[in-house]
Amino acid sequence: MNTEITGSDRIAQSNGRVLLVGCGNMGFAMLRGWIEKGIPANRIDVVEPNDDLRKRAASTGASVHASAEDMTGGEAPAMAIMAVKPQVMAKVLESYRGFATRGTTFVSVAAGTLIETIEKALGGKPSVIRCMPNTPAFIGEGMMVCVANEKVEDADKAQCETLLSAGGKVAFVEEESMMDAVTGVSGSGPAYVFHFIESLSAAGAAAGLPPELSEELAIQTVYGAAKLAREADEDPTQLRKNVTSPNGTTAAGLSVMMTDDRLRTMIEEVVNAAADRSRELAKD
Ligand SMILES: NC(=O)C1=CN([C@@H]2O[C@H](COP(=O)(O)OP(=O)(O)OC[C@H]3O[C@@H](n4cnc5c(N)ncnc54)[C@H](OP(=O)(O)O)[C@@H]3O)[C@@H](O)[C@H]2O)C=CC1
Ligand SMILES: O=C(O)[C@@H]1CCC=N1
Repeated sequence: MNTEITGSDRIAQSNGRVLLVGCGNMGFAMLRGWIEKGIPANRIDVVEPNDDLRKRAASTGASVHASAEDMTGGEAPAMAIMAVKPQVMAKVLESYRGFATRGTTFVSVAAGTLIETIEKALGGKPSVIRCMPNTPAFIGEGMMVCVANEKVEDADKAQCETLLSAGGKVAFVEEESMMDAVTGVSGSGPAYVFHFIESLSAAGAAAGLPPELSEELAIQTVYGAAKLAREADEDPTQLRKNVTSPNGTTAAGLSVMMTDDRLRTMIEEVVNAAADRSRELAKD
C-alpha cells in the first residue's frame, strides 16, 4: 500500500477551507487545476457575481456564492485566493477584512497590485502572499511565482504551496520588485506562445498547407519542443543546434529570426512592455 502523504491529502486532512474570490479566466484555471489534482471540492468556496461563471464554478462541485455577504459571517478560510482585476482588488478586499484578523492567509494573483496596497485594504497586519500564476494551471502545468509578507508563517506558506502546486510549479522569491518581470515572462507568457502558434499556423497555411493541418503542426511542434526542453539533459541552445544542419533548412529559417538578434530584441521589448505595465498598475 502506498502510504505517501500527497499535497492534496494534506489539504484534505487540514480543517482549513479555501476561498476563491473571482472565477474568471485565471480563477477558473486554478480551480480546475486544484479539482483535477484531487483537492476536495467540498473544502472550496467560490465568490463570483457573474451567473454563467458561477454556474461553471459550481460544476466542479465547489460551493458558490454571488457575493461576499453570503459567506463573510461564516468560518474563516485558511486561504483566500483573490482573483479579481487589479483595478477592483482593493475595494473587493475590504469586504473580507473580518477574515484577516481570524487567521486567513490572503493570496492575491492581481498583476501589479502591491503587498502594501493589499495590507492597507485589509487593515492591521494581515498575512499576504502575492502570486503571479498563469493559465496553464488549468491543466496542472502552470507556473506560480509568489512573494510573502513577514506575517506569513512557514506552515501557511507550505499550505499555500501545496494548494498552488496542484496547478503546476511553484516558486517563492524574496524581492517583490521581481514580480513585474515575472509577470512579463510567465504571467503574460502563455499569450506570447499562443500568438507564436497562431503565426506559425498562419504561415504554414500561407505556404500551402490546409489550415487545420497547419494548426496541428504548429501546436504539436510547440508542445513537443517545450516538453523536450523540460526533459532533455541538453539546454535549449544545444537543442536548437541539434535541429540545425549546416546549410540546411533550419539555418535558412533561423537566419531570418536571429540575424541582428531580431527575435531576441523583440522579445526583450515585449517583456519590458508587460513589466512596465505591471509597474503602472501598481500606481492605479
Ligand atoms: N488571465 C490571466 O492569464 C492572468 C490573470 N492574472 C490576474 O488574475 C486576475 C483576474 O484576471 P482574469 O481572470 O483574467 O479576469 P476575469 O475578468 O476573467 O475574472 C475576474 C472575475 O472576477 C469577478 N468579480 C468582479 N468583482 C468581484 C467581486 N466583488 N467578488 C468576486 N468576483 C468578482 C468578475 O466579474 P465581472 O466580470 O462581472 O466583474 C470576473 O468574473 C487579475 O488581477 C489578473 O491580473 C494573473 C495571471 C494571469
Ligand atoms: O494581462 C494581464 O494583465 C494579466 C496579468 C498576466 C496575464 N494576464
